[in-house]
Amino acid sequence: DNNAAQRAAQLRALITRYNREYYELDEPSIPDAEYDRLFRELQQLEAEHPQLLSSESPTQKVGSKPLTSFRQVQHETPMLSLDNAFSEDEFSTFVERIKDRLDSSSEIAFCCEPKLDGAAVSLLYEHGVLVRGATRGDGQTGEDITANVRTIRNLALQLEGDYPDRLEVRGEVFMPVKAFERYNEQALARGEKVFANPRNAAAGSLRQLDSSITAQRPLHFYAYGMGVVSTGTTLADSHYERLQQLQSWGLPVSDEVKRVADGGSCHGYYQDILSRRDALRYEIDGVVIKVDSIPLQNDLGFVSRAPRWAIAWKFPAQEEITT
Ligand SMILES: NC(=O)n1nc(-c2ccco2)nc1N
Repeated sequence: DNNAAQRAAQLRALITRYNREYYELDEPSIPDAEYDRLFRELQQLEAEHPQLLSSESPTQKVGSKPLTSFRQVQHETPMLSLDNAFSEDEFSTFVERIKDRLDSSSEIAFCCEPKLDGAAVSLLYEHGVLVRGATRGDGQTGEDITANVRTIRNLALQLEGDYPDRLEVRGEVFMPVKAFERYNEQALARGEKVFANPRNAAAGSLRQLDSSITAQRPLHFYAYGMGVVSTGTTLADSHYERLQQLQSWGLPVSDEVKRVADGGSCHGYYQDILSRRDALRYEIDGVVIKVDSIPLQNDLGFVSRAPRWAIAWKFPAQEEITT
């Protein structure tokens, strides 16, 4: 409505002025906490009134003054950690336990995914616009990294197709191996900090208070699930088909995701991905095997913070190549 538009225009002008002061003078005219408050007020206004969102807004521009702390985000449904299997036997036990609990003698379909070794994030889209990004944090409370997730190279800022009014996407932010090696070479040449591995590089880049630094980092994202979705949206009752729905709305999903008819076929998937591990563009530390049926997932539920319906089947640690 009109006074929201007026307030947004006023905030854009103020923040633009403070950005210029920050980059040109070294004594900004307002305290950091005041700048943070104004910046977040504008972010909130734009989230509530997407028609106010313009690519010219300082919330969209990378060159905004860094925040001094992250705001907290309460995840509406917890972001889960995964139980691990380290051997074929442990994986088979996982499958048997599921069959026992579901008291089902019939075969159970599984969705098999590479286990990306990056940083888990939650992305919130409202009316198809990316309005918030958050880290996993402790599963319940994460950090608001909205300005940073906007800089992810392959991420849609605007959804397409018949997306829900409100959609939370969960997935992994990662730095592709080649980009990681290139980044480290340049950082070394500049005498700057190098990262030990792509996972640290992704997590460290996402938790920058200055999003213009994040924007210089080659980050990618693959979706692997949904969080809250507005009611009235027709979602498939298969996890694999939900990932296809996310793709149809413009969100990136790994092309290594496969659906298999039974637990026995997961072994073949594990061996196939393990055999091609070094040829993948991104680092993985195993595969994630999920019961494909959403109703069965709901029947199985979670144990404290890990789902009973999914397991991370880890690869042996790669022997470190000492350079
Ligand atoms: N790291 C990763 O690639 N993950 N993590 C999950 C996950 C975590 C909790 C539920 O699903 N799925 C995939 N592909």
